[in-house]
Amino acid sequence: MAYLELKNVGFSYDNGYEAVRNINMSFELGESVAIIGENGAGKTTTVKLMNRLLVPTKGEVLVDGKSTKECTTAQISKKVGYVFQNPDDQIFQDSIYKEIAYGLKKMKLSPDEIDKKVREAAEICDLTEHLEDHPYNLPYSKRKFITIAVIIAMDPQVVILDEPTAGQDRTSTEDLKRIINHLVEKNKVVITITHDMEFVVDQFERVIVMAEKEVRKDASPKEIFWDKELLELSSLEQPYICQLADMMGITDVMTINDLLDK
Ligand SMILES: Nc1ncnc2c1ncn2[C@@H]1O[C@H](COP(=O)(O)OP(=O)(O)OP(=O)(O)O)[C@@H](O)[C@H]1O
Repeated sequence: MAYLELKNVGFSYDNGYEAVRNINMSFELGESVAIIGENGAGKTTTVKLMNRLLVPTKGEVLVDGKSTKECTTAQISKKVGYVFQNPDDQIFQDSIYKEIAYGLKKMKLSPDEIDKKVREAAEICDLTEHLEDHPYNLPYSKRKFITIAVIIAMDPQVVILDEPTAGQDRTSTEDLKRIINHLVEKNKVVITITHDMEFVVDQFERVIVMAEKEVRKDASPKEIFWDKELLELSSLEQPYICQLADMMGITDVMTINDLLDK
């Protein structure tokens, strides 16, 4: 059974603007999925519906078999963790240790348990040596990892990352891939919104394309990035390796090795 399921979900903001409609998606434990689509397609609205920051105005979202309408946001956030696009929307403590510990304290864990979880999450996110630092002493790219550590420490079954590679260099992007692999190995669902097509190809086996408030396609990277009609209609570009192959008149290539084999 899917751990997280969106069934015919629609959502309109208070001003009446319909941001998403007729969304159907389901996610099994242990899978990592990218959600892509042009600005305003409805990606962030969709993931906020997953962790009950928003409640559907049509249809329902089921987490572990239960509708989010029947739960509180605090109950859902223990199961579905959302790392905001901008870390500065999330960070408010004066040390990284306190920032990671904050949610754990709210969960009423013992000081020893809190300490253990803070240190484990910091280790995974390569922050151990910075635990006593003020978050704003670290650059923006590193602050993103603080917010990831906050969510990892709370150990939800679903981790949602909103634009994790934005503002990151190659080394940090490799760190992100390592963290996602770690979470998947621990049987978590990792859902990542991204505009970084190279990252999608390198990291994900399943990709959901959203456009104009709806899901356009849910398939493998190869099925997505060689569907030129879909890309055109969704204002998306092929990753560089596909563009290169295309210029050479070769199709269905996803990696440099695929290209060399043709
Ligand atoms: N609080 C709000 N009130 C009204 N409309 C909103 C609100 N938040 C978002 N919207 C609108 O809903 C639509 C979908 O926004 P959303 O942030 O879900 O898109 P997105 O695909 O994540 O875009 P991006 O890639 O730019 O982050 C946009 O047109 C946006 O302006």
